[in-house]
Amino acid sequence: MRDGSPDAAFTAGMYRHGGVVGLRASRHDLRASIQALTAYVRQCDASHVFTSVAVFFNTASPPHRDTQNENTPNLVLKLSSFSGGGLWIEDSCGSVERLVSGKPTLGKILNFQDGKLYVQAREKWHATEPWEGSRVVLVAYNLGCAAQLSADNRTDLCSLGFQPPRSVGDVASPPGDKPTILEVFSGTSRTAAAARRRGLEAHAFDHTLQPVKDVGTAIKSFRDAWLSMDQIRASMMQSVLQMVNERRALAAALAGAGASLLAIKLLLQSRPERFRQVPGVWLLGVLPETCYGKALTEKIAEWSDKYGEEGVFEYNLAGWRTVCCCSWEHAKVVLGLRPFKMERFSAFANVTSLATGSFFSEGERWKRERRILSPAFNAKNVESLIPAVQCVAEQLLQEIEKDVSAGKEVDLTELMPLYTADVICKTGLGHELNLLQARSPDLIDDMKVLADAVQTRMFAPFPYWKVPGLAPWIDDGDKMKKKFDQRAEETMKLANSGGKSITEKLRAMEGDKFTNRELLDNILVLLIAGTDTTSTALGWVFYHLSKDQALQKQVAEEVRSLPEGELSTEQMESLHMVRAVWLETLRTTGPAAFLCFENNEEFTLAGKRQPPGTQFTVPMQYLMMNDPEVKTKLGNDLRSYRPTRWLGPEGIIKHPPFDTLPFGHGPRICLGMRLAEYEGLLAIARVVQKFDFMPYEKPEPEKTLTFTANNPVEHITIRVRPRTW
Ligand code: HEM
Repeated sequence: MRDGSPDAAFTAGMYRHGGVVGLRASRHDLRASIQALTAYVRQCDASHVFTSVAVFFNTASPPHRDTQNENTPNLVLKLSSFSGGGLWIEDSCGSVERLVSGKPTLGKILNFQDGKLYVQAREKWHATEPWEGSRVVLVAYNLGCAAQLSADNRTDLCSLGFQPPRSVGDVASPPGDKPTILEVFSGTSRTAAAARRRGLEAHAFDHTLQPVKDVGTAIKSFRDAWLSMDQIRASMMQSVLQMVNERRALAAALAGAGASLLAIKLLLQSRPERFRQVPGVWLLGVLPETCYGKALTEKIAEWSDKYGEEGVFEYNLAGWRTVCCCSWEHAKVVLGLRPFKMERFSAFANVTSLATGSFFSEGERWKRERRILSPAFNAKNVESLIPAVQCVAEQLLQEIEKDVSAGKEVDLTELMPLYTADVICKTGLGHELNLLQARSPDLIDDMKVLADAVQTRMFAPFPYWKVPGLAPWIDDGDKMKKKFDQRAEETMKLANSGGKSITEKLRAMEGDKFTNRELLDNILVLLIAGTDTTSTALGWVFYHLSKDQALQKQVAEEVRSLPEGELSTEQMESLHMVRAVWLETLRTTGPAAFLCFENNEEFTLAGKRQPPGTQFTVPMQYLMMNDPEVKTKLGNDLRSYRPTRWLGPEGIIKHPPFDTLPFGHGPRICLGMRLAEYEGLLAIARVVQKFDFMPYEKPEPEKTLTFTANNPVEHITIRVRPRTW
């Protein structure tokens, strides 16, 4: 298949012509290429069952069904960059009509999410949607009758990397109860020997280290490979392979240290009572299926659907056994142990040199910080911050006005973080940085660098930042932390809020109060916790309002006669439609889709003993969109975006604790919740009062996970015009 050809395809693996089955001849000449394709499929979905792959270049398939297939879904993976190009699939509840054999048929559009989509190709009519750009896709599918292959062909199919149904091939079994130990660069292989003495399966590998030829290049290549958390999966494999192939002594030592630590960790883990497990690959578990970023929110939802019928299941993420409570029944047990018996995920301890302060603290230290900070966020004090927030909201309106006058689409993904960062600087530090006016993304970009460094250190296989001089090669965290401290000190000196800002109040406190260092650390936490979160939520609010014009009209009617000037919190509370939209957006695309914890005492969950040091995930978004208890309060259609579910005859029905679950639960619930709600509701009310968002006709933006969840991969940009009544 040549690049540029208008319509071409390449197929490999099993074929079936009527009752005749066999393997395609391409396996003889193109073995390595086929293995690369199948490896990519397994990397994207380790549990996908497939006997064949096809690569399509600019192929528009008319409506058809793949009747030769088994009853398992086809996985379609994007191999090139193009827009549109999803699949139409028949669905009697859908709203998109296509002609199937000349007959109008209802269906819906399946778009690529994180570069992939699944389709039930045997039962449902489906067809390619139009696209822009070069559309190259890889389809991994499962043909029926795979059991009819000869024994040799079955073995060959598996050795090419296909994953036929279980009974057909000798596919690697999913990890069982016993951990398997891999000791890489093992020297005298003591770890493996100790593991075997404990009755575990263990393998040791070693190779001779060559003298260091170019240490600088070695570190740099390691650093480059590490930098993007989005590519952690690829980076880990590449780094290890590169190290082994090129025999770079330092890099090899780093990988060896990491792998040995992982092995020791597995060895020392006490034996828990297990829940149903997500199948994963040897040692790394589900890591190849996801990267700690992009796909994790969706993966958790997918696994919850597939393995969570008991309301709890578990997965191994690179050596961390993680128990996911996908039902409120079990999630509330875990949340009920907070804050002292259930702490944040212990990997947070890796980042204390970059980020400390209330969000990252535990135990007595957290208790003291929360006690000092809490009064600054009580109802009275948030009321006193209203003039500052109003002032920033005015600036937001002016910036939108500028774009509208210039005939440009409004880029909400650009503007909203500038709005929320300006709010935190003005309310927190008492001085505005005017980021909105300057359209300056510097602070936001710096925060991303810091958040990246935090994530890199959290999941690093060994504490590289403790090795003198090594950290700056791998991340820019320390540099950024210094820059933030300097910026905060300078801004605080310029404070002109007349004592109303959070830092001025904290400084004026009597009795036990923060030292200057603690103050700086906690200000940084407010910036990190308060910027991306509220801005992500606001971006989705305006997306929904422009998607659903009738909803926007209802909101507009509600805010139409709002007076000029400051709006009190009671005035905001009376805006029921605005609040319903805010609650519904946080429920479906909130910035905190899940939280990770770790217990420090043994306890029993769903009748099973959980030893200390177990990781737990509470997927708030999944619970809010699926849980039976949530359904009894918010309706059965939890997967739809329907703000009116929050409305009753008297106004908003809160349905505690679900109205605040996107902010966490219990004593550690988000400290900035009141401020976030005020600035969020105010932005919605004022912007809709003044501007009309035109219908959004592009595909729904894909979502990723940075420090927060549901961040749109591509900016949400919308055409806006002044509102006329
Ligand atoms: C829509 C906006 C926001 C959402 C959805 C959100 C959500 C959350 C969540 C889920 C937590 C973790 C709770 C837990 O561990 O149980 C949290 C903690 C926190 N948030 Fe927010 N947040 C938002 C905005 C803000 C803002 C504007 C600020 C600051 C002004 C802020 C400051 C904090 C702090 C300091 C913590 C740590 C609390 C502690 O551990 O004691 N957040 N937030």
